Amino acid sequence: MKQRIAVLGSTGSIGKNTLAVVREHPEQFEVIGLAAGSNVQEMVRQIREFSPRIVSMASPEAAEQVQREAGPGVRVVCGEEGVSEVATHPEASIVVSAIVGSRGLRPTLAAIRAGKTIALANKETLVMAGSIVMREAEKAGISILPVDSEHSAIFQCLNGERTAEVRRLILTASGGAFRDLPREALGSVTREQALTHPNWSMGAKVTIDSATMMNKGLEVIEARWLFNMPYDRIDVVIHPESIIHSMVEFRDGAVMAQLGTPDMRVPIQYALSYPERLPLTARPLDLIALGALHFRPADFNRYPCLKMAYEAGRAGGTMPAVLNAANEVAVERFLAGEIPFLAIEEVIERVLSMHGCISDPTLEAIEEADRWAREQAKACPVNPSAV
Ligand SMILES: NC(=O)C1=CN([C@@H]2O[C@H](COP(=O)(O)OP(=O)(O)OC[C@H]3O[C@@H](n4cnc5c(N)ncnc54)[C@H](OP(=O)(O)O)[C@@H]3O)[C@@H](O)[C@H]2O)C=CC1
Ligand SMILES: CC(=O)[C@@H](O)[C@H](O)COP(=O)(O)O
Ligand SMILES: [Mn+2]
Repeated sequence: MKQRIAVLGSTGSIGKNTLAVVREHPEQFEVIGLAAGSNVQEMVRQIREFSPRIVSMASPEAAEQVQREAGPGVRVVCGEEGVSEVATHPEASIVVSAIVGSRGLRPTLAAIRAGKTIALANKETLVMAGSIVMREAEKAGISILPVDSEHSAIFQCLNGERTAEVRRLILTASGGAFRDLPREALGSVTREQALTHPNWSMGAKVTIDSATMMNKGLEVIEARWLFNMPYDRIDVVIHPESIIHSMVEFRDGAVMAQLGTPDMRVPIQYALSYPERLPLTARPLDLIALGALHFRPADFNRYPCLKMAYEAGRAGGTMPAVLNAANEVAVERFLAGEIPFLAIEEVIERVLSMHGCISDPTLEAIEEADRWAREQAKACPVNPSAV
């Protein structure tokens, strides 16, 4: 039987890669629903190619335009409720959660509660509310299959092994756009430079997160929840080539690694077809051409965002949601040209320092902390020449 898919964030980088996987295996996959923000033209194109039953756009205006251009054959809804309607559509069996940022949390939870398998790209969901999300997933008896390349790699390395036998998880980090620059050079880097990832083509927000190393910090928290692993058994190593996507060290010293050319279709397809593997027209890994793989430490002094993420993760409660919200706003402010690159970490640090952490929060308390952190981060003054 075909895997029936709903894609949340279908017009983005992960969304398009997901549809590329579907295109390659029309006999295996069928698109039931699509949700996106404001990219009307891309959505209309996707409707024509994949004939979903239901589509959601962020605003009523965008939804009306899509309905007008796509015709009456598809039901077009909008807003937060619209995304959740796509995520819980009775005909969908798996939901690809790939909206960027905290907006991904509610529809992912709705899909979990509706009993859907989750192919999770939206790491913010677990950063904000890992405890609640994993509890709900257990209650609903559904699987959360990682799409994030590092977590997919770890999932593949674990391959049924017991967590008790794992000594540590080793997440690899490319080092991002500025991996070869000293910290002193970061004061004057531009938006365009920060948006140039050395190995991956991704959306703007995650690309900036890679440059600050916050992406790896968010991924550490994501790994803590996905694999039920304490923070002192999750390490990060810089691996500039992004060929080893992550590793697992077992208690006997054996290390399993998953390798491949950087291509997000691989982890996406693995999640969609799990536990089967399907063929894929991905560029094969040529180890001889590569010649060597390199590793270096992820220094907390060079990458304060990584340090803050470990600290927020260890503090728990509402702290990771505050870290995430402050980061989202700081990245938006940087992308808008309002603050310099190094002010991203400054904003996050200030907002974290002002937060009175609530332990074991409800979903509503997490969302309130998210709102509070956004307000603080928007209003936070920055030192324009901070290094
Ligand atoms: N890109 C990658 O390779 C990887 C990404 N991830 C994670 O996956 C997630 C998506 O990343 P990526 O694909 O790069 O991001 P993009 O910015 O490329 O895409 C974001 C998607 O979210 C949609 N969106 C934005 N706002 C709304 C809204 N209000 N309602 C519904 N949809 C909305 C966008 O729609 P529109 O464009 O129409 O406005 C778009 O489809 C992030 O959490 C990221 O960290 C994880 C690993 C790798
Ligand atoms: C492709 C993917 O999973 C991204 O999250 C990627 O990990 C970004 O690379 P770095 O954060 O290692 O630069
Ligand atoms: Mn990743």
